[in-house]
Amino acid sequence: MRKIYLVGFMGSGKSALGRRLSYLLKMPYYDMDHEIVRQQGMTIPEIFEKYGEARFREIETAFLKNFRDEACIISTGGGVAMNAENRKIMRRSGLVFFLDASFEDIYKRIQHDLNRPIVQSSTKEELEKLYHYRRKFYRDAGHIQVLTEGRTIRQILEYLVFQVKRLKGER
Ligand SMILES: Nc1ncnc2c1ncn2[C@@H]1O[C@H](COP(=O)(O)OP(=O)(O)O)[C@@H](O)[C@H]1O
Ligand SMILES: O=C(O)C1=C[C@@H](OP(=O)(O)O)[C@@H](O)[C@H](O)C1
Ligand SMILES: [Mg+2]
Repeated sequence: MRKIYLVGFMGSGKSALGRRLSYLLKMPYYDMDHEIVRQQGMTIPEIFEKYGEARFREIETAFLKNFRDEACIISTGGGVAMNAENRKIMRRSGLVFFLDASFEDIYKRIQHDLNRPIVQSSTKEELEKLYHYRRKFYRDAGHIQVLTEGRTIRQILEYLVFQVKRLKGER
């Protein structure tokens, strides 16, 4: 089967849902950020600090391009869907879910996170602007838009599993 990609803004639940979905669907799971951290031997803030954001974006694209041909679940980082080449790779090689969350929910989840350099270097207003700017790219990237507002992780998971099974013709 094809890959399953989760895209969306920071804090939309890509990592939390991807890991659980992998367990439910019995498919291998990869979190792009974790894979890049492992590969580079540095944390995300260290990569941003040492090489800059532009280099991090190149590393993300290289990851998508070179990733093995395996049916698996991939949680992307929040900036991955901004790049046209990345969107093309994802849409061609799998099923892409856009996890759509409200800015208020997102901000509550990410505001104190030290591991997200873009949160560290931005004001709330800047993050909100970025959120609105990026939304259309997530929509372009996704085959299916998932409304997560007011839903628990468990409810969203049920919906993701339902959609995957429906598309595989199991329902
Ligand atoms: N629908 C939800 N309801 C409650 N908490 C959520 C929901 N989605 C995500 N979270 C929580 O928000 C935090 C950020 O989620 P995470 O999966 O790291 O986001 P992402 O990988 O998209 O940046 C985590 O603590 C996660 O458990
Ligand atoms: O939105 C972004 O530009 C980023 C999102 C992060 O991943 P999460 O979306 O999992 O937080 C991580 O890739 C990096 O800090 C940059
Ligand atoms: Mg994540």
